[in-house]
Amino acid sequence: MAGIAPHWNEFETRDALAASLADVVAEVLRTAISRRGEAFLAVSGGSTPGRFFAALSREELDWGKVTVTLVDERFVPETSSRSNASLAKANLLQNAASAARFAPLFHEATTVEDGAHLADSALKTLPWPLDAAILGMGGDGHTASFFPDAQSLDVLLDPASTRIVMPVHAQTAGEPRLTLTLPALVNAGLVVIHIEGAEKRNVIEAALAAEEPLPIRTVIDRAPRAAEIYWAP
Ligand SMILES: O=C(O)C(O)[C@@H](O)[C@H](O)[C@H](O)COP(=O)(O)O
Repeated sequence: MAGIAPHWNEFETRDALAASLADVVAEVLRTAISRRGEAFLAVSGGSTPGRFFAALSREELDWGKVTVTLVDERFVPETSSRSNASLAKANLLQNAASAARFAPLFHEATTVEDGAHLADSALKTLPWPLDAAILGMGGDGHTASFFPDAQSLDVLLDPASTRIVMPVHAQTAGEPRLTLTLPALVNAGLVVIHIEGAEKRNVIEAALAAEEPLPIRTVIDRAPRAAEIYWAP
């Protein structure tokens, strides 16, 4: 199915992108706080969000009323250099944003399946829907932990899923992962795809043009509002 075409936001530099995206997300959080008394944000890990995290962490707003979670996580504790929780805490939950509440996806468990159940129950108590979901994208067209070679990708991408968090096994992912499901992500008030560099631009343009959708295309197509692509060279 072809969904609503995404909206492109292009910047000359990665710093300019980070500043603009931080302003937009801060405004979404302020609006949510004034409308419902709290705000709920999901962010990505990986190497791209660093500048955005630094800019957002300095935005003045009532961070004590904000809950931050992750769009996906590696099944590793926070002591691991691969932990997205540790990345978000070290870079986003700083400065003004240190007052925010953080809701992790990783929970100690023997298997990623058990860990996903624990995260699913914990996250069910949070104020859904998300006000904003900030996604990244890999060069293979994955977003969150929707890897093209993930086992049961159709279950992770099921628009009718009643799960919030699912375990992911994919050869290309490195370790097992935890991901928010498609409906948990695309029902966010604002869905952003933050990508940088010519290569990722080529990947997303090819995904939007192709008949056979990559996971990033499925997410864009299933979003009830136009996804916002933020890109800088
Ligand atoms: O934990 C992760 O790795 C992610 O959340 C993932 O979906 C990421 O956004 C992309 O892989 C892009 O990663 P880079 O920003 O490192 O290119």
